[in-house]
Amino acid sequence: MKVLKVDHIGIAVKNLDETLKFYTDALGLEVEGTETVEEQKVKVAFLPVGDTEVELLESTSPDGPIAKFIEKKGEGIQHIAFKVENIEEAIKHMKEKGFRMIDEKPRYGAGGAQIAFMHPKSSHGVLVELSERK
Ligand SMILES: C[C@@H](C(=O)O)C(=O)SCCNC(=O)CCNC(=O)[C@H](O)C(C)(C)COP(=O)(O)OP(=O)(O)OC[C@H]1O[C@@H](n2cnc3c(N)ncnc32)[C@H](O)[C@@H]1OP(=O)(O)O
Ligand SMILES: [Co+2]
Repeated sequence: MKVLKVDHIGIAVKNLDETLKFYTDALGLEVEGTETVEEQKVKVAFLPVGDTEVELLESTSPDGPIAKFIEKKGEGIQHIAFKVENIEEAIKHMKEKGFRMIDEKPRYGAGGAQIAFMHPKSSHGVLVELSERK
């Protein structure tokens, strides 16, 4: 399996519009697109930075993973996403090596990516998203 780049850094925020003031007005980044991903109970905004992106995530439900993360840890970096060449192969590779996948099958990711999360207990405290995007 091959990691091609850091696809994006996922940041949990309470309020997307409030947060954008910092990322656009102060940092000068631009919003490439926004999308609601029902399956993950999130509304996301993508802001490209060079060859990678910042993904801002606001929860659409109090029982979603982003709402739970903010409740326990507060706003901040929630995951890092690595772009892989082949998601099925990457999942198989991780399982064979004994690493714990949250998703054993690819799920829908923003922009039509195919994604799979690894358990942070298995990846030394970091929630890792594997992502294949054409
Ligand atoms: C739209 C899409 C895209 O890019 O296309 C996205 O990114 S969606 C992004 C949002 N979606 C997701 O995050 C989906 C995958 N996430 C999940 O399934 C969940 O959030 C888990 C990661 C399994 C955590 O679930 P839950 O909060 O119920 O479990 P928990 O609180 O018992 O956590 C178990 C242990 O993991 C730790 N833990 C929880 N969330 C963590 C995180 N983000 N980073 C690092 N560690 C984390 C907790 O502190 C705890 O450790 P201790 O036991 O030491 O206290
Ligand atoms: Co993500």
